[in-house]
Amino acid sequence: MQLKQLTELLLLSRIAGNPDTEFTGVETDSRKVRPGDLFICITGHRTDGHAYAAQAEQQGASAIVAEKPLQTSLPVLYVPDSRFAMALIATAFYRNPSLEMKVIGITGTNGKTTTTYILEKILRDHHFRTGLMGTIAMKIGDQEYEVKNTTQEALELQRHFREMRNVGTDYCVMEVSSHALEQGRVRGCRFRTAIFTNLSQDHLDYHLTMANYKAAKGLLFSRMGNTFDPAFPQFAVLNADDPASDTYRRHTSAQVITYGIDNPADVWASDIRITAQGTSFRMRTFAGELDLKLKLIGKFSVYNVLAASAAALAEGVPLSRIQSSLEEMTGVSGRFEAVYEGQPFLVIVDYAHTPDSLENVLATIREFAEGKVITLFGCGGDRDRSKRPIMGKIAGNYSDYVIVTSDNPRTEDPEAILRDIEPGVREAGLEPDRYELLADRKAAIQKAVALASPKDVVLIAGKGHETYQEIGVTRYDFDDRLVAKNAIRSLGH
Ligand SMILES: CC(=O)N[C@H]1[C@@H](OP(=O)(O)OP(=O)(O)OC[C@H]2O[C@@H](n3ccc(=O)[nH]c3=O)[C@H](O)[C@@H]2O)O[C@H](CO)[C@@H](O)[C@@H]1O[C@H](C)C(=O)N[C@@H](C)C(=O)N[C@H](CCC(=O)O)C(=O)O
Ligand SMILES: Nc1ncnc2c1ncn2[C@@H]1O[C@H](COP(=O)(O)OP(=O)(O)OP(=O)(O)O)[C@@H](O)[C@H]1O
Ligand SMILES: N[C@H](CCC[C@H](N)C(=O)O)C(=O)O
Ligand SMILES: [Mg+2]
Repeated sequence: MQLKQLTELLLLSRIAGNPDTEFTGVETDSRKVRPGDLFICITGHRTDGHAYAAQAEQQGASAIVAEKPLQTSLPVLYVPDSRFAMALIATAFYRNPSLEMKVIGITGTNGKTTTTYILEKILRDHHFRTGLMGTIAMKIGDQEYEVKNTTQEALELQRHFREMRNVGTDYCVMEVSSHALEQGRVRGCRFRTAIFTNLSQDHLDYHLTMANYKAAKGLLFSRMGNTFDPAFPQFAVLNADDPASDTYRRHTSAQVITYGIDNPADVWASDIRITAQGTSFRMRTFAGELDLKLKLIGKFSVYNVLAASAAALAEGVPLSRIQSSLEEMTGVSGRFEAVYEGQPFLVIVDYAHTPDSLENVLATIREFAEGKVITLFGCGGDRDRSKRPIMGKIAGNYSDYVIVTSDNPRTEDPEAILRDIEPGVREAGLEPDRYELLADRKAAIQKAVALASPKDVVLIAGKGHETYQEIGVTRYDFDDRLVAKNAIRSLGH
């Protein structure tokens, strides 16, 4: 591609240098620049990409995109907004791959990853070729890749969409985080369907207010369906039990399909029964009704199943196929995952790291727990601090014993995070004989299983599938499931 082709795309851009300059790749990280690349300088939250233009030049970049004046001998395309330009350039460079498939985006505070996996399974079982992007991993064809972010930057996103198309992907099911929407990571991406799971408190460190956070999620819906293409209907799948859906419904031109439990909806669940083994319920849909027996556990799982089913029905997947896929589904890594080493009590590892998810998981456990409920959790450092005492109170309200421990403390003092959580536990009425603060997560897990008696339930919350713990700026190997297994074994069960 030539630099001058970009000026045709970006009205207010201006070239300093040779407009015929060719580039053969696009990169935003100077460390990854290869000869011939176009390096785009992004003004970031931690550092400024403009400071790395010289490194990009040394590594053989052929041209640069910048939003601030630069001293360089390379040709520069000056643009008003580098991030915006990056999304547009990436989309053009990879030849608009989202137009060649059906991308289904899932947003909401909790349940995105789980809903993504459920929907991907339904579509794959129906013989569509699927790709997936989200917190745990990215899947392209049969290959699975590690990811840094839940939703990738526009440049990586477009590159990976193209790779998906290269292996014939029909559907990409992806999580769309509020950070991604706010930063425009999905600009240039055409969605077939947007799914909303729910809205509750999280990420106030970034969005500052719930109104901003709600508005960020709303961008997924407001950017959809504004032109009607009969060959490409677009759908917004909204949670009828979450008040934010009213706003999103008004902001989208896509066809709305609702799902819910407490309010009437197009895809609706009733007669829900929850046990430690699974959940059964009746699902009524615009395409018929069925009775489901799931291995997934909890009312929150029913919501995820309804959302995925609504999106699958919109794609014409028959109900009978949806039923078999759902009933086979065993669960998602680190989401309500049981750890069993022959012990006479239950140990559950779950990714609940928000007040709402912790409450849902604990309410579910309370539905079937026959013995005590022992909860171990913490809160991530360098993240929303205001959720800490709230989560402490929830843990206190639902548990017989609480161990407050470290999650990923990152650059914060681990003990200080624990002290932020403690007032919530106290507010729930727990005295020091019913809770403790123990920053070392491994010791805390050992303590939690040692305290358990037959029929008790131990919940290890917050880190789910994560295989590391981030302390300071270092990531140490750490997997709640392995640590719990070893702890149970050492008890001699
Ligand atoms: C606050 C935030 O969202 N930061 C994201 C953002 O980073 P940034 O733009 O601020 O980048 P920066 O580190 O300041 O660097 C600026 C520029 O300099 C470049 N650079 C930097 C160093 C260098 O040596 N050379 C160089 O060229 C960088 O490549 C970048 O282009 O853009 C990066 C690329 O997309 C992201 O990886 C990064 O996510 C960080 C790691 C992060 O922790 N993000 C979290 C908060 C997040 O986004 N979470 C959501 C999920 C939340 C949820 O679902 O619960 C997510 O989608 O992952
Ligand atoms: N529909 C739901 N409503 C409320 N809580 C849920 C729901 N689904 C899952 N959860 C809880 O939230 C936790 C995280 O679920 P999941 O990973 O699917 O969410 P996510 O939205 O992808 O999270 P993240 O923002 O970290 O990517 C689960 O371990 C469970 O405790
Ligand atoms: N996507 C979420 C994950 C949080 C997981 C939790 N274990 C933590 O580290 O806070 C975030 O980046 O805020
Ligand atoms: Mg996720």
